[in-house]
Amino acid sequence: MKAAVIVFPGSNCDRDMAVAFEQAGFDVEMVWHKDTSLPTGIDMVGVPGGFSFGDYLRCGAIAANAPIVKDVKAFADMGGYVLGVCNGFQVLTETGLLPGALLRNAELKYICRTIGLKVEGESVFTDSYSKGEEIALPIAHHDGNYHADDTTLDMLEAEGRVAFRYTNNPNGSARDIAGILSGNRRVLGMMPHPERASEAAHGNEDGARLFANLTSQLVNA
Ligand SMILES: NC(=O)CC[C@H](N)C(=O)O
Repeated sequence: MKAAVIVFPGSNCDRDMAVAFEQAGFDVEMVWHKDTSLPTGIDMVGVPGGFSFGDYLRCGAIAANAPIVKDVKAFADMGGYVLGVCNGFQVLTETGLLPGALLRNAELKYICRTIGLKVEGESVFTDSYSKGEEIALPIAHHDGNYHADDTTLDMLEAEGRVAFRYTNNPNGSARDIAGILSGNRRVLGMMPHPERASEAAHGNEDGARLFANLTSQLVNA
């Protein structure tokens, strides 16, 4: 199994994401945003957290137009698996791979702490948790307030595409949404950071479970 992790100027969770993939059994290749094609034979693309292009314009908006993203979109359109965390989620909404947008947090403050989440949607990313299970993951963002119109929110809920919901909404996100899936359930965007809770030294291994069964599930997918 091979994963590519995209690196933008300002990414700061790229190494952490790579390590989490490696611990789950992936070979990882870091891919610079100016590259125009993904490495051959990859099974998964990771779009990491951070402050790509200094969060100028809107978080993720400039990164969404980086050369490599065209191929990430093509990969997803062909049914490829993509995981976007925090700034990666922002990039995925800016590309249109996921619906909605991440707005400034309701209290206009950067929030950095561990929060509670309820696991919902079924996917290779969430199947290692039981449905409705409560887990804890760190968040670290100023633009994590998920927004979409009511029709889109109703559709996400009706199709079981809400992957994670906050148990105690920290940022004003519509319907407590912390992460969503694409229509084919192969693209996940989430504001909380599973890679920052993926080994004993982190003091929390709830995120490791997202990565842990990915390799075996992708083989059987
Ligand atoms: N940790 C991150 O990825 C930060 C995301 C984004 N730049 C924000 O602050 O909202």
